[in-house]
Amino acid sequence: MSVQAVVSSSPRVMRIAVVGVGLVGGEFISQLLKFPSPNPFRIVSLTSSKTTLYAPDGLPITPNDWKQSLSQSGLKPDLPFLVRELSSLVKPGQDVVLVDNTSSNVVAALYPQFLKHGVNVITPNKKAFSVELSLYESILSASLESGAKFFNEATVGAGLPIISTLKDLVATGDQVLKIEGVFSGTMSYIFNEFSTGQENGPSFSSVVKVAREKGYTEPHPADDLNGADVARKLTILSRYIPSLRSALPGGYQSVRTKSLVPAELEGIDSGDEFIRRLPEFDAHFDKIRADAAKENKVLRFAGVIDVASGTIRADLEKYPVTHPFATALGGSDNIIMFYTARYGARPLVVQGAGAGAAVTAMGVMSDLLKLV
Ligand SMILES: NC(=O)C1=CN([C@@H]2O[C@H](COP(=O)(O)OP(=O)(O)OC[C@H]3O[C@@H](n4cnc5c(N)ncnc54)[C@H](OP(=O)(O)O)[C@@H]3O)[C@@H](O)[C@H]2O)C=CC1
Ligand SMILES: N[C@@H](CC=O)C(=O)O
Ligand code: NA
Repeated sequence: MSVQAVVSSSPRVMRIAVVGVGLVGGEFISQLLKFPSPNPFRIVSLTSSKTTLYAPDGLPITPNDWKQSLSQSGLKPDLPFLVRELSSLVKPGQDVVLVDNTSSNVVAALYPQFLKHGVNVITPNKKAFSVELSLYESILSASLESGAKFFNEATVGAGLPIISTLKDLVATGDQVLKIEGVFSGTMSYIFNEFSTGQENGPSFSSVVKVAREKGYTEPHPADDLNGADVARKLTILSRYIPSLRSALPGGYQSVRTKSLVPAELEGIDSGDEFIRRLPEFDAHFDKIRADAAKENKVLRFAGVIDVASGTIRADLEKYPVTHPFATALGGSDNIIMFYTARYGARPLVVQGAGAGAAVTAMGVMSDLLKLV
């Protein structure tokens, strides 16, 4: 059945408020406005960190003019107003969705309020699901209370079906033994380019700069290089595994990770300044690349959740040049291997681009279609 067929059999209109209109948000808005006719989606609000627009029956915007309309709105963002207004739109037969395309803790902390009032939440923002367990539990209970749904597929592996696969494995009674792989599109791109088994190659700082230009990094690239982004993803996944659900009550900061951020650059708030100073440390990365190459190995940043031992960790590892992490990955590829009782020694593997605006927005869009 085509997407169009699903939509034509379902004439319900869905009202959508989009908070965060950057790389992912902008691409998502574009995919939404270009959705095949009859388009069931009405964008009722757009919000950046500086301005907002709101019209309960849908904003009169097109793919060509929404940016200008938003920048000229003259209205300041007001999240409590958005909670109240969206809640008032929820009625039987009228679905309302908050799509959070920010990386903001402030927006994430409001999910329980939206959900409690019946507003569905869809997001690629990892924050709510990777900090203290108490916020995650409030999200679950608010969703149960009102019946509003939340989906977060794009928080791990962007558009790749990672969370849905894990949920299906658990829900059908399989026993997850281990999840292992390369979970960061940025780290994957960096090391696929930087470490190919040769002693020499492009400088570390130059590949980090390109990863940022391609839209793979977090708003601040240090959040990728310090291992926090991978730690957040491992936290999110571990909470779907029953025996590990409460393993990280304080969140991602308890995950053992390797930081690649030079001590001298820690605490630099500006991403631009961070990128400008990174070349000062290229010699250090040249040496670890050359050391690996002398052993006929490449560098890859990998993570693991080992259920039996309760180990959840990520590190920069060396792999033989013949290993699949060396031969099968390219670009921003993630590779995630699910070892389970049913799949035995040969894991269920999901692989593909794990970062970038188009694939991430597709993950958000696919969550929206789950609601339709
Ligand atoms: N890029 C990728 O490949 C992937 C990204 N993600 C996640 O998607 C999210 C967005 O990433 P990306 O688009 O790259 O980031 P950007 O920095 O490009 O966009 C972030 C947007 O959020 C807005 N924003 C920040 N804080 C607030 C706030 N308090 N209220 C309203 N708006 C706010 C910013 O506003 P302004 O424009 O005014 O600055 C900006 O529009 C992040 O959570 C990221 O982790 C997930 C998977 C992959
Ligand atoms: N910065 C992240 C984006 C997706 O989550 C990554 O590089 O994987
Ligand atoms: Na995903």
